[in-house]
Amino acid sequence: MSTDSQADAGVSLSVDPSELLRAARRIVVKVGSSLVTNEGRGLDEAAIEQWSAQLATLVKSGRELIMVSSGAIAEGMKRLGWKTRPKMINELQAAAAVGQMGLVQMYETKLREQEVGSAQVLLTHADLADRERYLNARSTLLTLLEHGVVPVINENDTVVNDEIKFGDNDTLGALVANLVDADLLVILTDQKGLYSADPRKNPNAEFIHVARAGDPRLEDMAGGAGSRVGTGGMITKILAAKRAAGSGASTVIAWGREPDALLRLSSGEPIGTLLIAQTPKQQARKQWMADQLQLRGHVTVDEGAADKIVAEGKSLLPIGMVAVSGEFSRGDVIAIRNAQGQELARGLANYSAGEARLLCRKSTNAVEGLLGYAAEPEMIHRDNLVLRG
Ligand SMILES: Nc1ncnc2c1ncn2[C@@H]1O[C@H](COP(=O)(O)OP(=O)(O)O)[C@@H](O)[C@H]1O
Ligand SMILES: N[C@@H](CCC(=O)OP(=O)(O)O)C(=O)O
Repeated sequence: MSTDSQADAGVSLSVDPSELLRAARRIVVKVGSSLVTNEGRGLDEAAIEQWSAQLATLVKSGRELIMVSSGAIAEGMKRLGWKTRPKMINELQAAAAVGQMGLVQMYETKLREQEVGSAQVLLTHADLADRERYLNARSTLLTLLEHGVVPVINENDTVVNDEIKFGDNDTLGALVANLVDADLLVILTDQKGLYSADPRKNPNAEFIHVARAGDPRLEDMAGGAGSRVGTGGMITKILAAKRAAGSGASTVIAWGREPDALLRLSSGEPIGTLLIAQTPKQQARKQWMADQLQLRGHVTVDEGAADKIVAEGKSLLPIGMVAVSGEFSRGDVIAIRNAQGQELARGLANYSAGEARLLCRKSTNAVEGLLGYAAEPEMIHRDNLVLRG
């Protein structure tokens, strides 16, 4: 890793950091409670306006941006007049419900002033662990991005308890980066980035400019939250970077008050700490697919579809399916086989086995008539498909 005073010769970071930053098209930005709420004093309108203006500029330049914003509990506490953070989970949930109103209202107003649409998305751990809901969340977010809308995401605090919540939005940011195959996760916080020790406790701590995401030495450097309102501290950011790297996304940890941080990062300026993912995106997604639960079934395709999938990297459309085997639900991993029974690919099914049987040999525009609704035109989208062999 590379610090202010020394470059670690044992680590080779094969990528050019500026190039990596400039090339990032799909970016998840996470901002922490202490920044969003001015250390609990109330929503920082000027800061949200600044970030929104930068998000808008980046969207208009053709990039896709997702905001994961904390601050609901801190803002709710302020609105309810609570001076200390309650211990009871139901009170935290109530505060989050109150605060979330103000939070999204502020983002909506600031992004609209920039003529950019926004959408509120509240997620829980269970949503991303459930295969069908995972696919639905992915599909919704990708559709929003396609339309140039900025999703503003927070944890759905109302329905979670201690056992099943993400607990901190750094983890949520990483899971969202995994969900949408983001290129970059930017975690904005109240420090300039990662130091070799908590700078609030150790004034001699050295700044880390760049390192490998997942380097275990980083975990020893990171301590817990330093502020009254933040929850995760640096350790959850380090672990988030490791998780994001699982789908090939690199992570930047930077100071949220750094002027034009998002714009400068996108133009390749190395601000903050860059934690570089070691596995390229495509390969990481293949690994992810390979790690999924056992196959739930398979579809047999005709020669034309087999060709499109294998030679041209296209999606599987219902018209190319000739038979369906097994019982599976939307979101399950299934195999695609040719008429000789050879497995060509694996992917996430957009339709259940029962639905797929009805769709065999049917054109995409017949889907709605046959099922009464249409989720997607493809049986398996090419982004959710990995070739075998
Ligand atoms: N090695 C470290 N480098 C930088 N900050 C650290 C480190 N270890 C612990 N911290 C603390 O983590 C805090 C940021 O985390 P947190 O308070 O959860 O912020 P946020 O609300 O942005 O998630 C910093 O203010 C700092 O005190
Ligand atoms: N959902 C909670 C998130 C709390 C949280 O993780 O905060 P932080 O550690 O500041 O990112 C909220 O909005 O208050």
